[in-house]
Amino acid sequence: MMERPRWGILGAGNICNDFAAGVVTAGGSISAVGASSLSKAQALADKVKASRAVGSYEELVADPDVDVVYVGTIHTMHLPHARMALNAGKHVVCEKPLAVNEKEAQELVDLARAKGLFLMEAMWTRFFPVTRKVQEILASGELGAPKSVQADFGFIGPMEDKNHRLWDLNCAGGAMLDIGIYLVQLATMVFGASMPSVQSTALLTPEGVDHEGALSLCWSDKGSASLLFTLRATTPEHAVIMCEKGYIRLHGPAHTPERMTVFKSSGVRGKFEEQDFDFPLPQLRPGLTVIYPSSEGMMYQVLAAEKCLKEQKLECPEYPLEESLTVMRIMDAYRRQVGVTYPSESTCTVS
Ligand SMILES: NC(=O)C1=CN([C@@H]2O[C@H](COP(=O)(O)OP(=O)(O)OC[C@H]3O[C@@H](n4cnc5c(N)ncnc54)[C@H](OP(=O)(O)O)[C@@H]3O)[C@@H](O)[C@H]2O)C=CC1
Ligand SMILES: O=C1OC[C@@H](O)[C@H](O)[C@H]1O
Repeated sequence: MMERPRWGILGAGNICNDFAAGVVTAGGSISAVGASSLSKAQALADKVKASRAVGSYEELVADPDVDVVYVGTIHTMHLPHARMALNAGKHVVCEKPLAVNEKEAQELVDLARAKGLFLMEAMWTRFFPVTRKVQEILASGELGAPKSVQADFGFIGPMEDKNHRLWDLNCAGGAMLDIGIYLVQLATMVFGASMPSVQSTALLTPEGVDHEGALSLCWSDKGSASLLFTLRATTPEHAVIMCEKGYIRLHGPAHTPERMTVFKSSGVRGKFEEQDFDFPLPQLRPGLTVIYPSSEGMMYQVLAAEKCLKEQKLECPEYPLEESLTVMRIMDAYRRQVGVTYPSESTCTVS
């Protein structure tokens, strides 16, 4: 049995910094950082006190001291980099989205299963204590069945940097794959991983990237979700899960939730008993810093992945691969409806 897996960090960009800080904060061990250049890898390795740095992804995945590779590169690189790591016999935790479309994601799932290796999409929201509390309350039935989800996620994208990955079709940029995915996974968490009906609208940049989108999802036997994601407005990032006997409000930022309020119907329409739940973010180990807001919470995901590896699981029960695939299928349907295609996709990849 693997006591603590040894991590390899593939990439040395922003989220790799934050994930590596999460490993260190969780008390884990990083054997190596591998990036497109040795100097980039070395800078991150020094910061998080990794044992070594290597100047190519191939060297990283070949490292015998690496048990599990964290893939933190841009969306279009997830398939080749995760595939490379799996083919080298490493377990993989891959940043969201698992790949650019369902076909690519399925390839990774099939490969991991064929090789008997662990694969998980790094949907870190799932591992926050607030998210776990929401699931506990929904499962208890105290609010009755969930019927509707309303959620938003929006910030002003990096307007000053026209070459940023978020605006670049070649990097599979856009609002849906970057942030809309958090809202979709909230809906599938509540209603399950069967495929809903999908109705979409979006605003596209002249280059064809979705800088705002809205989704209406309907699981005919269960409920519906109304989701807004945007790179052109600052939104509260609230989420509300409405049930038969009350509702749960996830206070913003709901993709990294620290606070929720449960409103239980008092029996009189419009009157509720309220209960707050607070789970403040963990503190980083001294000397570490993170780049994205709330990335202190990355530690929860590291611990969840390590627990799976210790228990020799091949996927994470809190975010199973079938759910990653359904989320991908919903995002594919959205892109088909609003007319967003990435150049990396052949004409038939978005089925
Ligand atoms: N969980 C979360 O909260 C967040 C998740 N993410 C996810 O993390 C991933 C990376 O995002 P982020 O860290 O912000 O991105 P960065 O641009 O900071 O880093 C991406 C890395 O990808 C590699 N890369 C390859 N080609 C390119 C290219 N054309 N442009 C830029 N980078 C390239 C580089 O690797 P190298 O270092 O080897 O040169 C680079 O460091 C995405 O999947 C994103 O969705 C992002 C932000 C927050
Ligand atoms: O995953 C993410 O969450 C936070 C956002 O700021 C970032 O753009 C995105 O990639």
